[in-house]
Amino acid sequence: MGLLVDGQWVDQWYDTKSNQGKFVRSESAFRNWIYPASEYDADNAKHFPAQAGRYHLYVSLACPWAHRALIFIKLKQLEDLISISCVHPDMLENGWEFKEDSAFSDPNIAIGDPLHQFNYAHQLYTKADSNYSGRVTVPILWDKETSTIVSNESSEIIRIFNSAFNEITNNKLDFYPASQALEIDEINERIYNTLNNGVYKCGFATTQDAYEEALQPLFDTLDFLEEKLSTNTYLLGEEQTEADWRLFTTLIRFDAVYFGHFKCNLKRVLDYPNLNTYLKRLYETPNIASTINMQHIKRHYYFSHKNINPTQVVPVGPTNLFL
Ligand SMILES: N[C@@H](CCC(=O)N[C@@H](CS)C(=O)NCC(=O)O)C(=O)O
Repeated sequence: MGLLVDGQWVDQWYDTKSNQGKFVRSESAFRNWIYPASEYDADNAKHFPAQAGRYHLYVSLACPWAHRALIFIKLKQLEDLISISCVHPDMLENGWEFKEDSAFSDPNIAIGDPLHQFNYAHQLYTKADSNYSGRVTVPILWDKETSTIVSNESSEIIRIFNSAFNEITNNKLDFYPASQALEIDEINERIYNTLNNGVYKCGFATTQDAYEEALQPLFDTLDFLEEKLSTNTYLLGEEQTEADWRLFTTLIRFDAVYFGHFKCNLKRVLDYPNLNTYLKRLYETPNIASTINMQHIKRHYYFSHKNINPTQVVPVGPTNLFL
């Protein structure tokens, strides 16, 4: 685990000391956007055009943020337009690596960097910006034509996928409709702070206070969602929105990883009947199950975070993700 400083890889863990033991997530650095032909402005350096075959998505099958992007590839039928590969689940002193390993092969997505045959994800960042300073995170949306990173921010990558390629695919499903945008933003904000990032605040806290400060809001939000789902099929009503998929990637990892490894253990998702049914409903959405690789998920967290789990032993259970 490390980061780049002026283009050089430095092996160091998150700095929680300067934040009273709290984990503070840093901002993503590459924030460009892909536009359909009708909106694309070639003179704007932050604009990239929607084109079939031009982009590559690097994911980790373990990572909840990358998982969002992969789910949107499926929902928006982008598989034939955007190529995809994944990193190895182990993220150790060199950060994310592309080493192929038959023990972790996934039936749908190959481990590796088919574009440059790089060994490490940090090489993509320095190819895009030779002086880059910051964390080397996935997902990475890569432009093959200009050899750069379009975006490394999952919340924006899924918004790009939601609409930018509609003219090419003719898939008009809209998971962020204008009429619900405010509501979606509002619920996303709570879920991001207390759940998506909340599990990391608990797990990476290095003081008792920092951990406990993150734990209660996390379970308050799960209780709030359980109540909401007593009447709603999806978070905002009868239709799936972006907010559901942002929640899904955290819920599907919860009992297997966050409950034990990150000490979010007041309750399991399995103990919430409505959340449990909702999780199953999302899981059963066509093409979604193929995006979940529990072997990568468990191995990544339990094996990579040696300061949390020094033995690197990966638990066998749980056997049920939902009832
Ligand atoms: N804000 C980013 C966060 C991505 C992120 O933190 N990904 C994790 C994997 S779960 C990562 O690559 N961490 C490596 C690091 O922090 O050095 C996003 O949503 O895309």
